[in-house]
Parts: sequence; C-alpha cells; structure tokens
Amino acid sequence: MSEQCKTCPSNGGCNIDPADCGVEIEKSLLGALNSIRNVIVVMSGKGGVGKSSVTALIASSLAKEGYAVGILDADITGPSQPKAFGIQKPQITASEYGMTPPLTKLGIKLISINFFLPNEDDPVIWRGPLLAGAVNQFWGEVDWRDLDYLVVDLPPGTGDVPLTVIQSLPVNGIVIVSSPQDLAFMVVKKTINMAKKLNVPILGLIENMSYAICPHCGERLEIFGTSQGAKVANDSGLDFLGSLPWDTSLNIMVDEGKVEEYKSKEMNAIIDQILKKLP
Ligand SMILES: Nc1ncnc2c1ncn2[C@@H]1O[C@H](COP(=O)(O)OP(=O)(O)OP(=O)(O)O)[C@@H](O)[C@H]1O
Repeated sequence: MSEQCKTCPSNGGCNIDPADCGVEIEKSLLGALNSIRNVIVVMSGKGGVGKSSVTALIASSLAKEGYAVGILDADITGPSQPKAFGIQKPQITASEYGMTPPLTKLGIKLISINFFLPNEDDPVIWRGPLLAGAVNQFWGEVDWRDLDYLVVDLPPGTGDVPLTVIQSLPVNGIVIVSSPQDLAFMVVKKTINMAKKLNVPILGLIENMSYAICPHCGERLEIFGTSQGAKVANDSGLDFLGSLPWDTSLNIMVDEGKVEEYKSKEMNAIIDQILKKLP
C-alpha cells in the first residue's frame, strides 16, 4: 500500500491508481481554512430508530434557514447519508486544504466513507482504531471552510467511534434519538450516561416514530408502543426536543434520495429549540 493510501479514508480499499486519485495533499495545510462554529452530534443507543434520518432532517432544516451546514457521516460501517441525499459516486477532488466535500441540492457539504469505496454496498470490515482514524480524517482533512453547523451522524451505541468523536471533536451539543420501544429506552439511557460521563452538553432527546396518523380518520396511533420520550427525558434531566411521527412519505423520500424535500412542522419546532440552545 502506498503512503498516500495509508492516509486516505478508504485505507487502500479502492482500485484507483494513487497517481490519479488526487488525495495526496500537504499535511500542514489540511483543514487550515476550516472555521466550524457548532458541532452537533446525533446519537442513539440502538440501531434503526431513525438516527440517520433525523441527522439528515436537522441538517436540511438548518440549511433551509440559510445556515452553512455540513454533515460528517461517522456511521462508518453503516453509512446512509449519501443515499438519503441521492449522492452516489461523486468525484472527490482535493486541494492543499483537504478533500472537497460534495454538495447536496441545498448546498450541504457531505462527507461519507461510501464516497471512497469502489462499490456503495462494499462492507467496511475494520477494527475500532481504523474506524476512529477515518473519523479523525473526516474532521481534520476535509476542506469544510466556514460552517455554522456540522452535524455528525454516529453509529448506534457507545463503541469506539462515538467515543472518538465525543473525545476528539469540539462537540457543542448532543442530540439523542430514540423510539418508543422499551428496549430502545433501556439502551438510550446508556447513551445519556455516556454523554454525561464525558461532560458533553446534551441538547435533548427526540423521540422518532412516536406515533402515526391514520390516513382515514386522522386518529393518532401509537404503533410502536406508548410514547415515553418526554418521561425518559424528564427522568434523566434532559430537555425533550419533541416527537416525530412515523410518516411513510419520509421513508419514501429517504429511499429516493430526496430527504431535503421533506417538510415537517414537528421538525421545524425541534429546530427552533436547537437554534435557541446553539444560536
Ligand atoms: N419517522 C419516520 N417515518 C418513516 N420512516 C422512517 C422514520 N424514521 C426513519 N424511518 C425509516 O426507517 C429506516 C431506518 O432509519 P435510519 O436509517 O434513519 O435509522 P438509524 O437509526 O440511523 O439506523 P442505523 O442504526 O442502521 O444507522 C429508514 O428506512 C428510514 O427511512
């Protein structure tokens, strides 16, 4: 493996000739022009509660408010941001200031390990230190320039990558995402305790898939069990940022790469709260 491949996030896992890939960059200038005002980390205790979708919605809502926004997809083994935003196989260019992140339709700067894999469905089978190394490179070797908000999508749980991000990035606030299942709340408490132990401010809890609205009668149905978000937040001394409904149109938009087009009054109310905490 060439020296250049060793410092690349794909870690030699692609087939591109190092002479053609454009990521050989002078270390000293990497990230030198970056000025990131707020780093928001989105965590969940358990997989599948909608953390990546919520990350995409937070970033999209902030971009719609006119802020300069980036997304660091730190869910290295299960990256889903490229699909949600419909960015597949972008040509990544680089300058002496680092890799230039591709832009979404709203102009959100997005970086994800998927951009460096030969095929988007290739698995990333790395141990903790390599995963953590990729995240550090995405932070320090991407040419983010001026951002009002960098939203970080973490893998679920409290493993190596969440620990690396929380300990090595200047995190301004954590958003915790859960869903109404008992198990999800049991594990979400572990996440809350981890953030508390590491002394990083928690912006609050969002309960996703909290309920569904019957398309026929408009009744609010608690399909995943009784909503517990407000109670768990209250018991843990956290602010409850709000609930998001199960909404098939969100599911479809994420699948079609059009998450930026999703409109939600519930999300708008959540963003208002986040902006009050991190203006
Ligand atoms: N509120 C919602 N309404 C409808 N579908 C949703 C909602 N939230 C998430 N989904 C869908 O549920 C699936 C899982 O969501 P997502 O990938 O965001 O979860 P995750 O917690 O990030 O998962 P992972 O642990 O694998 O990273 C996706 O297909 C997504 O479109």
